Amino acid sequence: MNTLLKFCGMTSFEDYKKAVESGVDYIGFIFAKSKREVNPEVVAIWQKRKPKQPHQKMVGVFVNETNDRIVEVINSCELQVIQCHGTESPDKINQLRSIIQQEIFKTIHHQEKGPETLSNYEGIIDGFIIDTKTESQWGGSGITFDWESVPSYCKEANRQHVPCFIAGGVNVLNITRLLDYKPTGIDLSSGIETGGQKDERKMTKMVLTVKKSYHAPDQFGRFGKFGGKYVPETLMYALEELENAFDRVCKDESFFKELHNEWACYSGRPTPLTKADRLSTFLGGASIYLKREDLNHTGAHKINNAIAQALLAKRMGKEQIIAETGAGQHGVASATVAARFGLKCKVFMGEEDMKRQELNVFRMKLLGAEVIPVTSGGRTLKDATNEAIRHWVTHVEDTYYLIGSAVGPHPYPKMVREFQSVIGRESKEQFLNETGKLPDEIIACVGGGSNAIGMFYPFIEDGNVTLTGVEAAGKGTETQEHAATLSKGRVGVLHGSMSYLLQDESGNITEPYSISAGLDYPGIGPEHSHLRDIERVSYEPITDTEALEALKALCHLEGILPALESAHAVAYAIKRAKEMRQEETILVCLSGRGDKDVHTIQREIGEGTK
Ligand SMILES: O=C(O)c1ccccc1N[C@@H]1O[C@H](COP(=O)(O)O)[C@@H](O)[C@H]1O
Repeated sequence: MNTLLKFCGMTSFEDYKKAVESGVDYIGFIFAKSKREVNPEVVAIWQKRKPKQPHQKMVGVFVNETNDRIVEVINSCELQVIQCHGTESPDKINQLRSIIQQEIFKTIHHQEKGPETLSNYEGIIDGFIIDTKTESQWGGSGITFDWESVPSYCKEANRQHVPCFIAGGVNVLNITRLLDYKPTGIDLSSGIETGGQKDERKMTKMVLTVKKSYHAPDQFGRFGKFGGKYVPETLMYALEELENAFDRVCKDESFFKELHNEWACYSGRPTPLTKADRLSTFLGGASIYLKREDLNHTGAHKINNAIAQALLAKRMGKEQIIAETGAGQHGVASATVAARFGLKCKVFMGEEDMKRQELNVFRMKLLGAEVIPVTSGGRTLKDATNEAIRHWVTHVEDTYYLIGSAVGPHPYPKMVREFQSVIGRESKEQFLNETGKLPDEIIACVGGGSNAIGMFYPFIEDGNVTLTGVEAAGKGTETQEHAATLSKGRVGVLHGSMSYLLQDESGNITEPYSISAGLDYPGIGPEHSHLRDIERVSYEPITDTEALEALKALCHLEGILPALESAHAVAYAIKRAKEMRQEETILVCLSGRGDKDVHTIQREIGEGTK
């Protein structure tokens, strides 16, 4: 069922713009006595500045207004629907109908005989709004009525073949309860406000909950207020060129044919779904399933995106790729695809990380890449990324910057999400085939967030599936040594986009810490910040110690050595499984294998392998 949604009571251009961008079906303006009353000439200016989307309808709300005034307002601004929100009689509606072309909605204020009142308007209106009437307000009161009567109202409206919008006190907390009564439409005003202003987060959450549709980023690469393009002028052209090339390949079947062939024949996709039987039995709660990205060529999900972007670089005629790397995994994936597709490859890597990941440095060189040591700042991933961007600015003509996570300026977060979503799409199909239903909860670790967004994205509109991202709490979020960006960060700009970041009081980026080099990043992909703010995904911290315990459990009980990154997701799944019932299920994205981490693990736990 496509439930119609109306946002009412826009009082500023910003409110109106947010409503248009949310994609809501109806946008209402109050032309009656109210704190939300607006001037039609002002509304006309907003509508000129920001035209509505084609499917959207503009609604003018009136209370016992004269027909002359309604016509005057219709002549001043664009309205497709007139909402009569007072005690307008069927005769009055008939008169209005004879002089205007617009659709007419009639508000019925809920009362005991309410559903019967609807029949008085049969054949003369185009929709009903059912609202709460208080002594002092005709509408916009924020007060609900007894929703037990919603089915009777909707039944009568359905019989008349017109929609029935339920209004009065609907908000983000009670919306799911209202949806249980299956209304044909929902209308709200105060429930999408915070401090008297329309709240973008509440609007987005409402659209996602009601319409089950998620649209982000917008044309500017914004996920709500996050994302965007904060780059020097010299890179704007390169990003536009990239965006155009990406849009072109998205419509090009031959690109996806080639990509799927590489994923299958070179990387080993589809990766399996493994039921962790012994671990689940040991925990005694929900059944845990693992999506085995660790079985990809080069040992992690990173290769999904690296193959896709390298193919894109080739189509753009670029001869060289550059990449940044922290733990070395993305560096190895980039060097691998460069070798596979005959591209030159430079990998920027902090000197500190080069020491910690000596073996990966050797691997990259063996694959023919040049590894460039970065000596600025803390000499880790953040500094390597800065250096890669600096290099790109002066070599945009022949160089493709292959970003390894769902971070950076638009279109990278969107593009990486698209290429990593193969994880979630495959998982959905495999899980349905194996269990006949979707998982109750999906868990993935987040550093920059590419494996997590790839896993979550195909499930975002499946409201019954709980999505949980796990960030690195290092030595504890109460210490300074962690990488828990969403638990502890503040909004800022880093590496070309706006997101939550770890910063000190003066806004300087602070050095993150995690036992796992792949989660050791002070920012996070902008889409995760947005999904956290609209409360579609929750993010939980897991410490080094908890991750190591989980890693040992998976080794002992399933014979799988996960990457330290993925062990964070496993640790949270272990916590959750114990709290859940045996018939419930958890899907974990096992993003990579732990061979690269053996030295670190040995150093941390010594011989204490039990
Ligand atoms: O919102 C108002 O101020 C208003 C004033 C006069 C008539 C109708 C008004 N709003 C309508 O009230 C409901 C939404 O109410 P709520 O804030 O969500 O409880 C909706 O129909 C608006 O059109």
